[in-house]
Amino acid sequence: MRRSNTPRQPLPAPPAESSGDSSDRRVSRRSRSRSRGSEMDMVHLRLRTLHSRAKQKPSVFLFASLLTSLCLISLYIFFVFRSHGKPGRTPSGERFSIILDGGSTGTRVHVLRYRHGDGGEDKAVFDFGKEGLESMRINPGLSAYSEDPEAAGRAIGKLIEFGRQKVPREMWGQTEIRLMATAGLRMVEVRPREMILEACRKVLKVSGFVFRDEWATVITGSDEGVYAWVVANYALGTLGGDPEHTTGIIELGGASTQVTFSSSEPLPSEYLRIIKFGNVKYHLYSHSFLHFGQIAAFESMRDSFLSGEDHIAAINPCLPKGYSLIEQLKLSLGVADVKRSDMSAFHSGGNFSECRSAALKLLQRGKDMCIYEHCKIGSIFTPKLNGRFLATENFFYTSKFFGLGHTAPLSDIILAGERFCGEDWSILRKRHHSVNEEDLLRYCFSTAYIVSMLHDSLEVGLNDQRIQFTNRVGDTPLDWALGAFILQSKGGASDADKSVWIVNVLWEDSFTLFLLVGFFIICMLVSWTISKWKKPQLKTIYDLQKGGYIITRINRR
Ligand SMILES: Nc1nc2c(ncn2[C@@H]2O[C@H](COP(=O)(O)OP(=O)(O)OP(=O)(O)O)[C@@H](O)[C@H]2O)c(=O)[nH]1
Ligand SMILES: [Ca+2]
Repeated sequence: MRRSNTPRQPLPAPPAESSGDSSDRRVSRRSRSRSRGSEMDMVHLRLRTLHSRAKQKPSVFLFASLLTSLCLISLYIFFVFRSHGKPGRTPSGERFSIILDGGSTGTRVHVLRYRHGDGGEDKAVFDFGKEGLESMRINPGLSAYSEDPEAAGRAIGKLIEFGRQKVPREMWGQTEIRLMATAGLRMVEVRPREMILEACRKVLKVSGFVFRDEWATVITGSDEGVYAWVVANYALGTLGGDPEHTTGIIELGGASTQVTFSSSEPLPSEYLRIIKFGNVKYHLYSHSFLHFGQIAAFESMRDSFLSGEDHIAAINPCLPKGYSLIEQLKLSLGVADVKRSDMSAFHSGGNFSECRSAALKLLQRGKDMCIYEHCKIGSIFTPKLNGRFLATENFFYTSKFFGLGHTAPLSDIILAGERFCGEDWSILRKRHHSVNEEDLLRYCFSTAYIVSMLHDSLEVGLNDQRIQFTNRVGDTPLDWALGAFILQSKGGASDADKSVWIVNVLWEDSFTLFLLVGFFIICMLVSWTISKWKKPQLKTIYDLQKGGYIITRINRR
């Protein structure tokens, strides 16, 4: 039992005194009670001060647990960011960027490695050769997931994993990742298209790279053409130079065809793209002919023959002689079994010039709705193709299959097509047994389609050698995604992007973070309870005889 003049608990009122004689006692009692009253006030005042001081001294437990938990959380955040890499650069100053190209036949990931020019100038230096670019492709394209959009997110997960293997972990925080889809998704209904993009955004958000929702989009065909033009002229060294010396690009994709070149003709605004590179402005004609990619055109022509809508007898001249139409009907009409009698109406003609006229018919569809001085393809304005062109994708694959030189004139393609279309399908399959059968089946059509597009529609001369069939310039693949990257990297990752990255990283490691915060709260609660429990319950008694307080601890039951 401790005696002290400094009581801790609020005072129990001292027991009332026994009464003495009345009057004097009353006077003295009043004076006494007045003095006692002030004495009691003093005591209360002291006690309040003491208590308030007592409150100010949190329990040691509380303080210790607060400190421990804060240290734990900051250590965690430090290691998380360290493992994801602080925004910065590798020792050699190289940086990375990732672009996913969502095409109609497949999705590719391009991991680009680059560095900023020496001497601090802001121009990025790209090396699109083996060192600077690594790519991977998955099939089918995103448009194949219209029925199951979530599967699209899972599909690109493989591409993201490829990116994680190629980018050093400490650089993830500085590496932007974008998904740019093209004609395949352009042809999908808005709702499934948005669901596919949303499924991809969910996966990209937690990739560990810098990502913003608006970086997963369907780009316009015109952008696709401009980007291809940029990478072509970057690789040729003409980007930033005289517009007259630049080279046009014409890409025959799966679902769409792009035409982009610098034109001195006055251009309707809907076809005009002005881009500035360095201090040079380029007035480009750029258009993407949707549904006029090679596969889309081949399928629409085949279906029109099968439905007999365009031709008296459905003789498809674009299919090699003897090609089994039973397979074709099953393929295109989903017809389970074809009766022998139906066969008489369909046979494959294998005739290059008829196929060329059928292809021209396809390219001229909608011409009657042309609102411009002249429309070369459908109702689309296209100025005269001036200067040199690079013809990529299916232009290149077709010329390569027939062993034609890069600058082979269109007359050579006519000769190759006439021979191939007239061959019997069984001989062709034997001769080209290692070639993918779907590709093999389309070569008759593609020779005729290329000639009807470039010569019959876009007026390129049959012996003109301005057109180069290629998919690369030197080490640089002519992939529009690289052109998109060149234009974007002039901007570089902004600080805002880094904060987006921090959120992403925490979000990705959020489970651990929640565990830690939970741990912190539990610590606080436990220490608060302990401190309450440990605090001695004291009882203070005022000893009237001795004029002092006696403080005693109450033992817990
Ligand atoms: N013959 C042949 N064709 C190929 C080969 N590789 C790709 N292709 C075709 O070339 C075209 C590729 O162009 P891309 O632009 O990559 O096609 P995509 O991006 O999937 O389709 P788009 O959305 O229209 O651009 C597709 O039609 C493919 O079918 C090949 O090795 N041989
Ligand atoms: Ca493409």
